[in-house]
Amino acid sequence: MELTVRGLTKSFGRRLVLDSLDLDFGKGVTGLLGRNGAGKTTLLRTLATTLAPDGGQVCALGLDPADRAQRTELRRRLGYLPQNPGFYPHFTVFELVEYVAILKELTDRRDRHREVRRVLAEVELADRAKTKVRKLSGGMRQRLALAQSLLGDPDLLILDEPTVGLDPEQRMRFRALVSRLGESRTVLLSTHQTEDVAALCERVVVMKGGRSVFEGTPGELAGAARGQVWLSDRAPDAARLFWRTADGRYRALGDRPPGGVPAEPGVEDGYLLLLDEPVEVTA
Ligand SMILES: Nc1ncnc2c1ncn2[C@@H]1O[C@H](COP(=O)(O)OP(=O)(O)OP(=O)(O)O)[C@@H](O)[C@H]1O
Repeated sequence: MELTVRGLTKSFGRRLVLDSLDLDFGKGVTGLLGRNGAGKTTLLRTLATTLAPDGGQVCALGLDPADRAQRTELRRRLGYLPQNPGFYPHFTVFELVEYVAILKELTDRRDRHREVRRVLAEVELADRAKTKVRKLSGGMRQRLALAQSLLGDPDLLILDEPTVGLDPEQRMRFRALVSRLGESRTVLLSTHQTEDVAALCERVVVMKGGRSVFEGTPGELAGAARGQVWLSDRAPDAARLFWRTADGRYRALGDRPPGGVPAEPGVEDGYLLLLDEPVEVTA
């Protein structure tokens, strides 16, 4: 395993945010799902070595981040896209990525510039190299954040909500890039987009209250909802969750509503059922 987590615990004040978490991640792309506050960012920050846990062990790329020398080595080999990257607004796109490259110890100027140009090209920002960060759109900033995480071709990529703010075309390009990266690396990304998980991730982990409540493939998460997804012409009342779809029928999760016919489950269905939140949405 490229990354193992055992008994990972973290509290903020009296709030237990990671509750003795055990996880294993191999090569490929793993998606992390969970509602707001489930602990996803806290887990990713811990794995990116920007936050020290209160207890438990992490082993990433064979390295123990609790050991100072191994932590430094791990930092050289990981790329991290934080949830709210703090950008210097007066830097240009090139300057900002170069700044991170300097922090990542890319000391040879020519090699560094080549690497900055490479990662900007990866996220299609090469033509914006001279633009000030403050003039970028939200989606461009997100791509800039992604670019800096790719510096040095890291073996472990940790991406916190990387698709926020991307338009559909950019999201597709992002998926293509990340799935290519995942062929030979470990990529861990958190998201609220179940479509991204279905389209991109080989594995999915669902977190709830600082614990993992599901680990498997997106197909297995969808499959867990089989027999609990229904289409019906009338608004159901017995089902735990339902919404009106574009064709006027109701899609219901949970017990079979009157007149309900079974529907093919998706990742989102499996996820919602796992969280087991009673909601009623009209779309
Ligand atoms: N530095 C901090 N100080 C105090 N509380 C914190 C801190 N960081 C996170 N928390 C709390 O820990 C809990 C988990 O937060 P975390 O950001 O890990 O969740 P998340 O699953 O990433 O949520 P979201 O989907 O909203 O990003 C939340 O209740 C949050 O308020």
